[in-house]
Amino acid sequence: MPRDVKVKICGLTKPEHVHAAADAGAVYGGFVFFAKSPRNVSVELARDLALEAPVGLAKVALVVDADDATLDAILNHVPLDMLQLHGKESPARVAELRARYGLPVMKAIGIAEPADLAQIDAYAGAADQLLIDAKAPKGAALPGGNGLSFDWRLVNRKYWPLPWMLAGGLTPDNVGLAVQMTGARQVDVSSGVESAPGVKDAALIRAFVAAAHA
Ligand SMILES: O=C(O)c1ccccc1N[C@@H]1O[C@H](COP(=O)(O)O)[C@@H](O)[C@H]1O
Repeated sequence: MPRDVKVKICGLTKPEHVHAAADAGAVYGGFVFFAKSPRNVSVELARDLALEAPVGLAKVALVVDADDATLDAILNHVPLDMLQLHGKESPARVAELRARYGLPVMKAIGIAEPADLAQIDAYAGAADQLLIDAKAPKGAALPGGNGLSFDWRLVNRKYWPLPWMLAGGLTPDNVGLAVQMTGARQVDVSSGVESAPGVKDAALIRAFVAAAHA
């Protein structure tokens, strides 16, 4: 089975789902540090989950406009492999955090219309990769993790000077088409592998990874 599409399972909160993701063949596992999220984890829980992660599952911390003290508390206690910045972090802030923590940084970019793509170039040289996600609706409590997709034709075969990952409303049923339409080599999912908000489902995780690899 071809495995060239890399999968990230985000919003892990239980050891069994960390293992389900790794066993299924996901290469990234995400921990959400954002109080308003149903997937929010404490530093202590994230540390336990990260220590559970087998070699081969890169551990990603998702933060939203986090301040230095919050980031220090996370990064001093949790063994991590990547930072996902899912707020309004500027290119300068992205570059600053990348230099300070010495970890690869993935910057989320919300997309709803063609004009949203214009901001991407400013992050070349600041971020290591991009997360191309659906823009959250006005007034949404969460800037991501809403199970909403965007018009994939907007990113059809786009060339950007840094690697990118597709996110937003992906499910086991639509990830194959999403990959086909966008040419994404990496995909990220949260809501689409849950039985209820914040409740991951091991069977859905397996189905998602299998569909992405197919
Ligand atoms: O998952 C969350 O709770 C979350 C909270 C705040 C910012 C981002 C969040 N999740 C990220 O959003 C995208 C898409 O999620 P979904 O599959 O549409 O539910 C994904 O990258 C998550 O990492």
